[in-house]
Order: sequence, then C-alpha cells, then structure tokens
Amino acid sequence: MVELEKINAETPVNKGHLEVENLSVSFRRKGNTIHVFNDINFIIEPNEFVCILGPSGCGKSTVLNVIAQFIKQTRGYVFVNRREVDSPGADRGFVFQQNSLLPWKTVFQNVEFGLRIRGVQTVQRRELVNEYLSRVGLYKYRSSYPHQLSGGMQQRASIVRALVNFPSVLLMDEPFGALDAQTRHMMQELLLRIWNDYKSTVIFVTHDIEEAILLGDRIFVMGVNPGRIKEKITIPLERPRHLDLMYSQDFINLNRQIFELIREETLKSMDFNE
Ligand SMILES: Nc1ncnc2c1ncn2[C@@H]1O[C@H](COP(=O)(O)OP(=O)(O)OP(=O)(O)O)[C@@H](O)[C@H]1O
Repeated sequence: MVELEKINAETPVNKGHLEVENLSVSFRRKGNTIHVFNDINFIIEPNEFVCILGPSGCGKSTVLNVIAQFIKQTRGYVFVNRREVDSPGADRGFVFQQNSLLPWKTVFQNVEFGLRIRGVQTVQRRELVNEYLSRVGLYKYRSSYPHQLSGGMQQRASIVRALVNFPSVLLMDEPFGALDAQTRHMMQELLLRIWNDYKSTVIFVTHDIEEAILLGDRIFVMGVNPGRIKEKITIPLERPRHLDLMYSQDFINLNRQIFELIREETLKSMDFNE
C-alpha cells in the first residue's frame, strides 16, 4: 500500500476525531421556521464507523451536510481533529447517493481530481490512483467514462475518489441506496474490506437496518419532533465481518431492537389527521 508519507507533508491524516456540539439547524419555509434538529451532540473516535438511521425527514442528510459545511448550522459547532470547521475542506470526504462523477472526465481523471488540485506530483498521483482503482477492481476501467460504467462501478469510483485524498472523516449519504440488492451486498463487503485496510473514520447514513448493523461500530438512531439522536447503540459484533453474519442470532436480535426504535419514530412522524 502507498504510505501516507509518500504523498506530501500537507496530506491530511485519515484517522479523524470528530466532535459535534449543540448542533441545531432551522430553515425558513413559507414564513415559518422549521427546526430540523436541536442540540445534537456526539464524539466519533478516530477509525470509528458510525451509521445513522432514522425515519425519512429526521435530518440524517442535514447532519452530514453540516459536518461537510455544505449547509451552515443555525447554532453549535463542528470540530475535526479538535479544530472548528466553518467551510468545506479536503479533511472531509463526501460520497453521495447518486453518482456524482464528472461525466466529461475518465474514471482515472475523476479519482485524481482532488490530488491534482492539492498539487500532488504526477508520478505520486498516478501511483496512488492506480493502486486505489486496483483495490476496487476498476483499474482496467480507468480510461472509461462514467456513463460506460454500471451503478455499482460508479459508486466504487466515487468511494475511491473520496478515499484517495485521505480524508480525516468520510461522510457517506446512502451511497448504496440506488443499487439493486445483489450489487448492494457486494458493495457492503467491498466497503468493509477497504475500510479494514484504510481505517478512515466514517459516518454512513442509511435506511437499511441490516446494512447499518453489518457496517457500524455504533449506530445513531435519530428521532423526530424534535429531530434529535434518540439512541446511540454499540454493535458488539466481532470484525472482520461478512454477509453471513446476518443469519446469526445476535444480528437478528439487534435488527429487531432497532426496527422497533425506528418504527416508533416513524409512526410519530406520520400525522394521520392531516
Ligand atoms: N434547504 C432546505 N430548506 C428547507 N428545508 C430543508 C432544507 N434541507 C432540508 N430541509 C428539511 O429538513 C428536513 C430534514 O431533511 P433531511 O434530508 O436531512 O432528512 P433525512 O432524514 O436525510 O431524510 P431522507 O431519509 O428522506 O433522506 C426535511 O423536512 C427537509 O424538508
């Protein structure tokens, strides 16, 4: 594997400490103030993999977007490696649900884009990008354009495009949400493998409870009215993990416990009298 020191002295460290303090977000809509969530607090340790689950509209994506600083919080603070962040930065990588690759660039050019902007030398760039592409089985597609790839391949390219910059924190917003079940399972195994090698700190938003249990060290279950973190659950399943873990009794019990938590919140979020 290419070592961190080989990149350059400015390369961020990919083991980020993330702290969110009293984070609140409100929007103005049609003259009313919508409070998405109030006073969210958490600390995520370096190398930790945290999944966020919760009913639709509880603010999962907004939490990620505020950490990335694509959206500004109304109150509160975000600290990465104990430094407050107030704008987007390379220390926070983002993987979106839909392929967000630049359509006019090849896979290689898409993945190297951030490194090029940061001024990483051509030889180092090539070495690093090729290595990452090989790790996810995309080396032979490096000269292809995004539209020539399947959805799963596009998401693999999006993940390595984020990881190649050694983000302190990798923010993933339902990255497998648009994929079919088989491809999704393959991507989950692949992500477990890559994460095991690179050990980035990850926050992963999903609607899929099984996906969250399979991937996460901890799961934050968000609630509604008001938006908040209802529970932080530690997943006591050993690593490395594989898909067949889903058939174990521990997995099934966790699934049931979390399903009930989310069901309660989903019912709360539905106003049948409307
Ligand atoms: N720019 C905005 N202006 C006004 N309201 C917004 C804006 N962005 C998000 N919201 C509102 O904030 C709430 C939370 O949205 P968000 O997308 O974070 O929820 P979510 O839990 O990720 O939902 P889903 O699971 O459906 O993706 C929603 O009610 C949404 O309509």
